Amino acid sequence: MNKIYNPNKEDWEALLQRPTQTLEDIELTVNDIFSEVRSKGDVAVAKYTDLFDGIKLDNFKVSTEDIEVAKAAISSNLKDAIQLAKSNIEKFHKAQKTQRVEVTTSKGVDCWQEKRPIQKVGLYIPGGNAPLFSTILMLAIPANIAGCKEIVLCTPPDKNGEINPVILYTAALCGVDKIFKIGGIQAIAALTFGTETVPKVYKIFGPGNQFVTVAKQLATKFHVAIDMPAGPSELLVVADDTADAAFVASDLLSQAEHGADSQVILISTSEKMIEDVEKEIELQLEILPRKEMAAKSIANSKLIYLESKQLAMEIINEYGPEHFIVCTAHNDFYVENVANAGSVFIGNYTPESAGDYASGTNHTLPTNGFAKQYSGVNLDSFMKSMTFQKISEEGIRNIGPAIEIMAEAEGLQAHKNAVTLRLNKLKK
Ligand SMILES: NC(=O)c1ccc[n+]([C@@H]2O[C@H](COP(=O)([O-])OP(=O)(O)OC[C@H]3O[C@@H](n4cnc5c(N)ncnc54)[C@H](O)[C@@H]3O)[C@@H](O)[C@H]2O)c1
Ligand SMILES: N[C@H](CO)Cc1c[nH]c[nH+]1
Ligand SMILES: [Zn+2]
Repeated sequence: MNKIYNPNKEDWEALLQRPTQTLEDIELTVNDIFSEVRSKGDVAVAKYTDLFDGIKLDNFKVSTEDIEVAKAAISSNLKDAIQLAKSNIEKFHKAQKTQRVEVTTSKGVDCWQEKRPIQKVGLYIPGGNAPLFSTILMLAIPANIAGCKEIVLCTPPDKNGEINPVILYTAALCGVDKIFKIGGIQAIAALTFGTETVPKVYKIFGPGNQFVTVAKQLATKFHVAIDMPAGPSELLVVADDTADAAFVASDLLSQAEHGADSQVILISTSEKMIEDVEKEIELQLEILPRKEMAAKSIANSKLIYLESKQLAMEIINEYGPEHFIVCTAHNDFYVENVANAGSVFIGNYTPESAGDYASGTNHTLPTNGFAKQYSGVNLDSFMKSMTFQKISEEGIRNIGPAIEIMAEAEGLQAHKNAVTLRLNKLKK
């Protein structure tokens, strides 16, 4: 592993580079697939499904029978676990509902703001190297609470053209029945433009690998919104001597096993903790079934020693991790001063996996430093704020003259007239 001691600030940017490809690297591929899906629809989707997923499909829609078969294949243990997670995610996201905001700004001028659901949403559920059915809970639950009318789900097929039964079971449990066996760039293209079988949506949600993430970013050029760039998983842990090295190593490995392009970082003010965590990673990695993938990610990852908590905080905010675990004697300091992170996990008994599955928070989070400007998925992601206003005769008398003066000053006579005509009528 890369161990770095007291790096100079001018080296931080290079040190904090993510190991993923970016928009510039993948843009041309995405543009080609987008224009083909836009002009040829399902035929192009089938071509790229064959190319990238290795399966020829002439029907992408999952049937009701497939869903029924899947339901019967899930153990009751797993169903119970999913139910517990569902209940916590529902509780946390329902609590995010807000009241209408209503203000009389001037006498006779009533303004209010209300939230309305986005009517058509597309959910991308990753399935390349693991069937992330937990992501369905993270997206479909808030979509339902928000009241979205049309919910469409895309997820990649396996080499036999099948979808993992747990994905189908969880989708059905969350009331999603428009499920398409399409993954990667071609799925994002289908949701953006619509095809003969896949409906076009207004907003696309969900995490994915670097191809999916760049495709989502480029989809915004075509009148579709996205939740945020939610690419290869990341974790940054800050730990001092009060942390448990085995716990820290297990957390770092939990995100490293997502893929070779995931990145995990340990920041510590204790040289001993860095040594101990390194040893623990070696031990725990050895027995992981996804050892090869995790090892590649670990090779890109870093153990960084900094001499003060202030410097540690500065580098953490510079990095803007997707997930941030705090296990130190000064947890309050880090929690109060963190400016850039997707989701924060506090204390020795708060593993990141809890947020991935069952604590109730959302696991669809900004990666690649986008935590500096984006929030993770939440109830508001599925809604728009709309404003309303109702002005009485008294109200227009109160604010009309100011509007006339401002419109005149902008040289917009028609704007002024819209008020003047009304004021004149009230004078009669
Ligand atoms: N940020 C988050 O909130 C979050 C949450 C969950 C998962 N993740 C991340 O999601 C990712 C899931 O990745 P995955 O690969 O397992 O599944 P995926 O569904 O995101 O991607 C699989 C698809 O990628 C496409 N693809 C593969 N190689 C390609 C190539 N060379 N060119 C073009 N397209 C190609 C294929 O069409 C395939 O269907 C992981 O990186 C994981 O860390 C992130
Ligand atoms: N850690 C991922 C978010 O970056 C989410 C996930 C789903 N399943 C397991 N983990
Ligand atoms: Zn995870």
